Amino acid sequence: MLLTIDCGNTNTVFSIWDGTAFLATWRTSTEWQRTADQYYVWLSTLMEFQKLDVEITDVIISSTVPRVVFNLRVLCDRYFNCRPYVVGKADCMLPAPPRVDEGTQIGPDRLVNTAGAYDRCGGDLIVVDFGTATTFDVVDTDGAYVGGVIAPGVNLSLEALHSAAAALPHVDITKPQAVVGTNTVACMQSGVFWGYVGLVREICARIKAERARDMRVISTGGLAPLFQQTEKLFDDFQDDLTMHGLTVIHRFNKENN
Ligand SMILES: Nc1ncnc2c1ncn2[C@@H]1O[C@H](COP(=O)(O)OP(=O)(O)O)[C@@H](O)[C@H]1O
Ligand SMILES: CC(C)(COP(=O)(O)O)[C@@H](O)C(=O)NCCC(=O)O
Ligand SMILES: [K+]
Repeated sequence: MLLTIDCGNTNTVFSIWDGTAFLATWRTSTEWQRTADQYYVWLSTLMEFQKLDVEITDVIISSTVPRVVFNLRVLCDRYFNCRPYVVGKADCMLPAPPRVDEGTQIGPDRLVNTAGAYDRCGGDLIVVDFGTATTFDVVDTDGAYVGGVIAPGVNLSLEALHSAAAALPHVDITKPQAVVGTNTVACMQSGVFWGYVGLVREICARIKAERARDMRVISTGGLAPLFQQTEKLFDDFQDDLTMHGLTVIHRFNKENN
């Protein structure tokens, strides 16, 4: 049984893949201090709770936070008796090598999204991932990652307003009733919501124009459906895209080793 781990700057997601389907998905906050023992107590409790009596034999990790990888490796060694594949490391091959400036450290989540989206949809894609940052990953015709865009995340933008301006409260994102807000919260939500709709539309249009071709836009991340409510920004929403990409990269390494 394969354990896939996607560690973002805010949350870390664990899924169990039986070769055809995900049996379970659990989420915890990302904290580099969390030890292997803590991960295991948490994981085994949830597995027991869901009556999942499975043996984990393989692990693949994508982490945008380099520091957490150490304890995840200890988890694999101590409790699952295996050596994990870590996306971005030399011993973890990618189905299609990225084409970017030499020396660039591409976020592993973006490489994983690329592999997952190409596997499901073929080439010429834009993957929009609403995480701590909002990333746009450009997938070429042959499935290679060829660059993209990094924008401040939705919650990060709201938090930035709150932390920099004394009179601006903490606000959760939601679709505002109108563009013109008649109170502080509505004004902030409008700025971020409609600003984001514009940002996504403009960036996708410019990517397509720059590459002189039509491209399918695939979104992932919990906030994507919120932005799809008003207009069709994305051709498809795939909540499990990153996890799917991890299974694709894992299979590729197993088959080519
Ligand atoms: N369905 C959702 N509704 C509201 N906020 C969400 C939802 N899903 C994720 N978020 C928020 O979006 C931000 C990014 O979360 P996440 O996608 O887990 O980021 P990362 O992958 O960078 O760790 C966080 O602030 C998280 O709380
Ligand atoms: C852009 C990111 C911070 C997004 O991370 P996330 O929001 O998923 O936590 C991450 O992909 C990253 O650290 N990238 C490194 C730089 C790059 O991808 O070019
Ligand atoms: K992410």
